[in-house]
Amino acid sequence: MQGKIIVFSAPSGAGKTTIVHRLMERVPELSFSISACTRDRRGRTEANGKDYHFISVQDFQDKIRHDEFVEWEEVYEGAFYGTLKSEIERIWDSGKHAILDVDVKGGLSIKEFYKDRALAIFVRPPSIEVLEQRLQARATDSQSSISSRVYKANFELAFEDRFDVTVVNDDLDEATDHAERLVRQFISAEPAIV
Ligand SMILES: Nc1nc2c(ncn2[C@@H]2O[C@H](COP(=O)(O)OP(=O)(O)O)[C@@H](O)[C@H]2O)c(=O)[nH]1
Ligand SMILES: Nc1ncnc2c1ncn2[C@@H]1O[C@H](COP(=O)(O)OP(=O)(O)O)[C@@H](O)[C@H]1O
Repeated sequence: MQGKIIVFSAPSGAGKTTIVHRLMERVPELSFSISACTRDRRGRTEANGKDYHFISVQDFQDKIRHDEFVEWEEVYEGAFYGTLKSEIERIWDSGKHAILDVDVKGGLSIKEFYKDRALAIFVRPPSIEVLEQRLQARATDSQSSISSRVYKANFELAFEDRFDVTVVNDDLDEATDHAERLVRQFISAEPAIV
């Protein structure tokens, strides 16, 4: 089997992590690509090696130097995130397709790198106001972090039309059903020529 990549990108708070987690439960052919990142682990809700490989800035820079990333970004000031080539290989070697949750620039880089082997899905919130409410309700970020995420979202929404397809995340069940249909269609299509 030739492995594929499905990448979900969206402004922070749009709901991509929630949708990706739900898809993982519904589509057993998928395996989550665990990114490397340098931000602090959210103690109670995140596990090292499950949500992210939490590493130091020094380790991250070493990996950049050794060309270990498909792409990487300083997503927030001082917080680096990157997709490891070794993760994608590990997933394909296990006979699965990789599913990724990355920021908007990263999603476009991955599409450019893997071309037709990748499906790039943009998750759009119903509005900026709803996005902010979701970040407030999630209660994982400081007020200033929420403000910078909302500010950044205004720019990120402009990149939607560069993605293969959009899923609007208003009603979560409908958005998950839509995403599932897209993913199943993509992974059952003829292998991509790369
Ligand atoms: N470019 C890139 N972005 C990533 C990667 N992994 C995660 N991200 C993005 O980094 C952003 C910050 O993630 P996180 O700290 O978990 O916060 P959240 O968006 O509020 O859930 C999110 O938009 C993620 O999609 C990666 O490997 N590369
Ligand atoms: N359709 C939805 N309706 C209401 N709340 C949602 C919906 N989708 C996600 N959420 C909630 O919004 C918050 C942000 O979602 P999350 O998946 O963490 O976003 P992202 O990964 O894009 O930053 C979470 O608390 C999540 O439970």
